[in-house]
Amino acid sequence: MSDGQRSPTDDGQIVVSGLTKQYRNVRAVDDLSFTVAPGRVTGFLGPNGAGKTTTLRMLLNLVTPTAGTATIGGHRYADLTDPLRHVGAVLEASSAHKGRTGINHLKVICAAAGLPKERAAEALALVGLTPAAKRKFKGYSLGMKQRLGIAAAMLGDPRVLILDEPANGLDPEGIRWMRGFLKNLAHEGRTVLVSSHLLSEMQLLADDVVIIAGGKLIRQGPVQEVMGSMTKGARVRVRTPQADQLTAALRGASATVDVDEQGTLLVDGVDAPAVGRAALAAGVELHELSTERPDLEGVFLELTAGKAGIR
Ligand SMILES: Nc1ncnc2c1ncn2[C@@H]1O[C@H](COP(=O)(O)OP(=O)(O)OP(=O)(O)O)[C@@H](O)[C@H]1O
Repeated sequence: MSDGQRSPTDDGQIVVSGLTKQYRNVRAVDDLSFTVAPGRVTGFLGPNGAGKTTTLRMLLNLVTPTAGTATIGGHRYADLTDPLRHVGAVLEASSAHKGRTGINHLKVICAAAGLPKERAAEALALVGLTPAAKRKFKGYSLGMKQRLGIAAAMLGDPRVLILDEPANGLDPEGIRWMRGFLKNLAHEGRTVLVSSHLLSEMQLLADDVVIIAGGKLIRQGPVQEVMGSMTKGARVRVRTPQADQLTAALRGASATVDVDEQGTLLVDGVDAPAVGRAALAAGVELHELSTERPDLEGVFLELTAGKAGIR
């Protein structure tokens, strides 16, 4: 699709502002604000019941907010004249008429949305399902159903993709494929918002993260920045046969030194080059000197601890 068909203000940015959803006695989403930039994969993270699905459903006009707004390229989803050409969404494993072939399933969607039926074969090719085009949906594996769901989302060549837990139930090969596919969409300049509780996966996939718990924003920013902003930042691992000497030297340089069961020193408060210099100055032999960074899992648990409640 040519960009000429899109409004010039449609940069594909998602803006969530003061978004709130109150169910009878559950505040599923609570005054949530964040932005999602085009050209990047944004991981939308939170423990079970954090409010991720409710937020995505509000973005897509499937749930009415109690308060606040959510816009995509400056427009509410409900105001988009041709939504499938702007936003592709995969909310759960694709469901389709069991006896219908993959290609026919997509053709039906094209017909309903006023898209050219040639898009069906193109979208199937995009997700690598061409060989299974004429197989019936009931014979599709979970991975193939996920791909078909993505193909359906891609029919309108949308600038914005919103996916709720797309890696759920996929095998490692399927997850690797999904990662490459979504990264590629972002490289093309599209906005890709992916919810997940698979933190390790987000570390490999996402450029930015939005972390929520108990319906509230906990943190947002580039993955590296969010990780780097943690109080428990990087620490230095050191192995040396002269542990006591090095510990004394480092404590003199106001570092904090712990020792693990293997006798490895774990140093906080100074970086690896500083540890190396302190060792050299003290004439201490080093067998290992490395920097240990907290992974997203640790960061996430620390950030959301106690905030999730029982939902
Ligand atoms: N239709 C509804 N009526 C009442 N409560 C709801 C409804 N939908 C969601 N909730 C509640 O809102 C909260 C947020 O749910 P939501 O599904 O958005 O979280 P989530 O982060 O997507 O969780 P998960 O990872 O488990 O899917 C939960 O406490 C849930 O029980």
